[in-house]
Amino acid sequence: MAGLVGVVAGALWAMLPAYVPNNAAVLAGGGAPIDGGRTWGGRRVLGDGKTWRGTAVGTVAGVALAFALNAATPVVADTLGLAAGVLPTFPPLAALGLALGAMLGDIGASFLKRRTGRERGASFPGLDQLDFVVGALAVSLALAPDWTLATFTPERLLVVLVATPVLHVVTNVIAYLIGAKNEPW
Ligand SMILES: CC(C)=CCC/C(C)=C/CC/C(C)=C/CC/C(C)=C/COC[C@@H](COP(=O)(O)O)OC/C=C(\C)CC/C=C(\C)CC/C=C(\C)CCC=C(C)C
Ligand SMILES: Nc1ccn([C@@H]2O[C@H](COP(=O)(O)OP(=O)(O)OP(=O)(O)O)[C@@H](O)[C@H]2O)c(=O)n1
Ligand SMILES: [Mg+2]
Repeated sequence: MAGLVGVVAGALWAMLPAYVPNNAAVLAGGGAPIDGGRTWGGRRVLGDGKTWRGTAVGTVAGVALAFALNAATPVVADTLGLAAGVLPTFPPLAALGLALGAMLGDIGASFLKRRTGRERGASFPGLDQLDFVVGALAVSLALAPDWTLATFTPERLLVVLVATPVLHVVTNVIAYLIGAKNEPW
């Protein structure tokens, strides 16, 4: 049981710098779209929902959170009764990879949504819930391969793949209820 708690805590802790960029982008988004209004095949390349400001603020928020988590690790581990090493710490390149990768995964999903005829804000079940996970892990793997392979063990990856869609649904409903998003997904 203690082992399961450690795996779940370690997996969610490792993903926090990839989770928070999306929340920050929603709160800070707006302004110039990344695609500059350009179209491809009669549809926007990305759409107005992917902006420079949202992407930049989201990335900075994720990196800043990773550094804050590094400082907080001993206190949180002690409070939760977790052994040293259960909660990972983030080297700078891993922090950047998770945060920037989460944003790029979300942007890649918008590109795919436009290519498949979905307007801005339309849902794409499955892709919406995991786009930023795939992006975060891919860019983290590219920038900090040893850390990524050591941190995202098969057990933690399983927790991430199961827990993230649940967290995504819950946070998006919260965002809709507080008026931060126009759609609850
Ligand atoms: C415990 C459960 C089941 C749920 C708790 C989730 C919760 C209360 C989160 C609050 C997050 C928050 C700051 C919401 C504010 C509203 C807002 C602006 C939401 C915008 O969300 C956008 C959405 C992305 O949308 P998109 O894909 O359409 O672009 O965000 C996706 C975010 C996530 C999938 C992750 C969100 C979860 C967290 C930030 C926190 C999760 C924390 C833990 C599970 C605790 C970890 C702690 C330890 C010790 C391991
Ligand atoms: N890189 C990003 C990601 C998000 N946002 C902001 O966060 C909101 C919600 O994000 P998301 O749900 O990912 O975008 P959608 O508007 O649903 O657009 P899409 O259909 O392309 O996903 C966006 O409308 C936008 O205001 C942003 O500015 N820049
Ligand atoms: Mg969306």
